[in-house]
Amino acid sequence: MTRTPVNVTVTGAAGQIGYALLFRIASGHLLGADVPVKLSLLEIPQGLKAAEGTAMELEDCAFPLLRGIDITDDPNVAFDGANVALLVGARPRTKGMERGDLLSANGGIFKPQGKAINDNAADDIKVLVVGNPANTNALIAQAAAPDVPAERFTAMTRLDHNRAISQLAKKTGAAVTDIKRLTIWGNHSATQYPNIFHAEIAGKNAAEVVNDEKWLADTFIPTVAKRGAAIIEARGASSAASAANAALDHVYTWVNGTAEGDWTSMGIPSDGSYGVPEGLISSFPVTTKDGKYEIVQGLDINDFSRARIDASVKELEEERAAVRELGLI
Ligand SMILES: NC(=O)c1ccc[n+]([C@@H]2O[C@H](COP(=O)([O-])OP(=O)(O)OC[C@H]3O[C@@H](n4cnc5c(N)ncnc54)[C@H](O)[C@@H]3O)[C@@H](O)[C@H]2O)c1
Ligand SMILES: O=C(O)C[C@H](O)C(=O)O
Repeated sequence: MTRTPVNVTVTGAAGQIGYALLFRIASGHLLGADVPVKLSLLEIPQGLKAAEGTAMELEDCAFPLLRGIDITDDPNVAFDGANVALLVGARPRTKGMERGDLLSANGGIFKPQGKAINDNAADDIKVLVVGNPANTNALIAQAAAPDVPAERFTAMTRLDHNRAISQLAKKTGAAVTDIKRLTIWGNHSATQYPNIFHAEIAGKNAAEVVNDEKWLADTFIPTVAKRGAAIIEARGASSAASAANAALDHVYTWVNGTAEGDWTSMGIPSDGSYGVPEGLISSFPVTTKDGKYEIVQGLDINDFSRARIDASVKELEEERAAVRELGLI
């Protein structure tokens, strides 16, 4: 049977994450090894030539699943018929830029893109925002798309989730595949809270296996939360291949489901669960099935976790207040 290709739109296609992402989308790592894709690349005018170069390379791979590539600087064209949208292109923080300036500059990108998704995307559109500040950029795009169900707008904390799994595996000598039910709570920022109290290592409670609250508070949490900055310091550029890998993981899991007995972390509009104010795009533990996700309910949140979740959620509330003030939502 010949499947209809899935339309995948990638913004910031000529950037470093774009370059690490597109070839793997075209080889089946976003949706599955039997799912054909059509790519639509959105760039700003200055990025179009480089995007054309990447498209030439994609063609030169002769990927069996790749059924076409369009390149444009017009969001209405880029999101026309989109089933999956990866919003990667964003305005980076530059020297001397205040948080308000950064939010305002990104509002100029994510508000029109949200509207273009609202007006042009397919009914089943799923959106992942990677560009920082990812949670609040997702909120801006979602607010500009009133006809799209809010839960289709998500922000990426899967990179933090993967980082936390690797750090925990290193500490305990476990295989990464033995680690389940880890959660990133809150914002994709230094306030995020990677929680191992519900996690399992080969079926045993991870916090009990580690049995070292000092390591948890002083090493594990800051290492995961500040890993992005450490990579910028070491590489002279922000994470790209690992970010692209996490974007693929996020969408693949959303579409194809979490494994029995496990969950993942996604930045999603809060329904008020765990005291996170409704509408904030915050990271939660979620299970996924048949292209839908659900927040894992009923977890016992101890005082150590509560304080850290609240701190990250407070930052998200402040970001929401700032973009409201700027008229972006
Ligand atoms: N959520 C996460 O875990 C995570 C991880 C790593 C990086 N990031 C973020 O992802 C973003 C992209 O990172 P990168 O390294 O690829 O950056 P980059 O600067 O290499 O590329 C960004 C690209 O976006 C393009 N762009 C800018 N405005 C655009 C617009 N309005 N429409 C379409 N394209 C536009 C630029 O021309 C550029 O080609 C950054 O905001 C970065 O901070 C997020
Ligand atoms: O781009 C950044 O500021 C860092 C990035 O979000 C990351 O977590 O690697």
